[in-house]
Amino acid sequence: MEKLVVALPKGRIMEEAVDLLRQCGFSLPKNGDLSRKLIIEDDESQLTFILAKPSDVPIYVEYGAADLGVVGKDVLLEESRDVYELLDLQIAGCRLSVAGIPGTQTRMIPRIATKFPKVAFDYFRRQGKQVEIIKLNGSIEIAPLIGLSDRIVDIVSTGRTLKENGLVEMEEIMTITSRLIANRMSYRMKHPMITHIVDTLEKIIKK
Ligand SMILES: Nc1ncnc2c1ncn2[C@@H]1O[C@H](COP(=O)(O)OP(=O)(O)OP(=O)(O)O)[C@@H](O)[C@H]1O
Ligand SMILES: O=P(O)(O)OC[C@H]1O[C@H](OP(=O)(O)OP(=O)(O)O)[C@H](O)[C@@H]1O
Repeated sequence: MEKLVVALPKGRIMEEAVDLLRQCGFSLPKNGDLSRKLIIEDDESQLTFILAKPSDVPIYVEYGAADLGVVGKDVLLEESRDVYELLDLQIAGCRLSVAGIPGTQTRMIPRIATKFPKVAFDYFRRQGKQVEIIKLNGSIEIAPLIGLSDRIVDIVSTGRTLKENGLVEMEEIMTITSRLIANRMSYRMKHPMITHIVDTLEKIIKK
């Protein structure tokens, strides 16, 4: 039987992704046992799971180090890697939004702090707005509070982080869910196995 490598993102998406894959019949340890081991073999199905940093998943898949991957649409758009997007897994739902301090004006050329510079830049360009993007790596909500930026573009889920920092959501850019992606070559060479996985996942998602 052919072997297949699947890259899973550590962190928020993992629990739901593992749950979905276990429903498909793959043998993955319970989430609590997944914290340290980075490579997991499922001998029965000939699948190898690698646990990667979320933003690295599309890189493993593009280079063919992994045949398949699970990744948030936000990361997929930001990384813009040459991979196939096969399926919306409908897990880890959230949205990408513009937020700021209510009632505040922006500079003539608004400063936008974000972990997603490409997606943010594209969004404002589509609206014909010139902005200055400041790339940060986390705790984005701090930026407007200390005057680093006028607005932020960030993930919102429960809205708690915004609320606790006195910020409000001003525009929703897009809703986000996790996607199944494939390496282009693997998709051709391992087509029967990949379509079988996609079909099985689709049935479970539709339930
Ligand atoms: N509340 C949320 N905040 C951030 N990401 C969320 C949220 N809810 C769902 N997601 C999804 O989970 C992914 C982020 O997962 P996680 O927060 O574990 O990684 P991260 O901290 O962004 O990654 P890294 O370790 O690379 O900094 C996002 O790409 C998004 O698709
Ligand atoms: O709407 P909420 O449910 O509050 O979730 C949104 C928050 O979660 C994420 O941050 P994360 O916890 O990943 O930390 P980070 O700021 O280091 O990215 C995101 O960047 C928001 O700050």
